[in-house]
Amino acid sequence: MAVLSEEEIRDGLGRLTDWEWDSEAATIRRSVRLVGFLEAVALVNEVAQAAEQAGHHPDIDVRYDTVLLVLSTHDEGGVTEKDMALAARVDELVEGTARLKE
Ligand SMILES: C[C@H](O)[C@H](O)[C@H]1CNC2=NC(N)=NC(=O)C2=N1
Repeated sequence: MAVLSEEEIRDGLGRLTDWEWDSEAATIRRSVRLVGFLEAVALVNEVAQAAEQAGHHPDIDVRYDTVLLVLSTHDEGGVTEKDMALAARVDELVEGTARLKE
């Protein structure tokens, strides 16, 4: 799967929620704050299920109530449609949680 151009990435981010492009790292990232640590871990579990289904896996960093998700396609060295698709799925999962920190 081909690496997306800067324009394609910006376009794709416009259809996602709160994802940022890190051009230096060639990744996209979203940080989500929940009401506490267990809620953060629960979200990680939901993302893990979706990732296994997709056969595509984000880098995940949990710091107390905050989950940082970073996506790239390692095999391609950049952002591809696989990352955009998993990011959209993550957005659905985040949307569905009542445990977000407002
Ligand atoms: C064989 C298997 O599909 C690959 O190793 C997958 C697994 N999950 C992956 N996840 C991510 N984020 N990037 C990859 O390149 C990748 N490769």
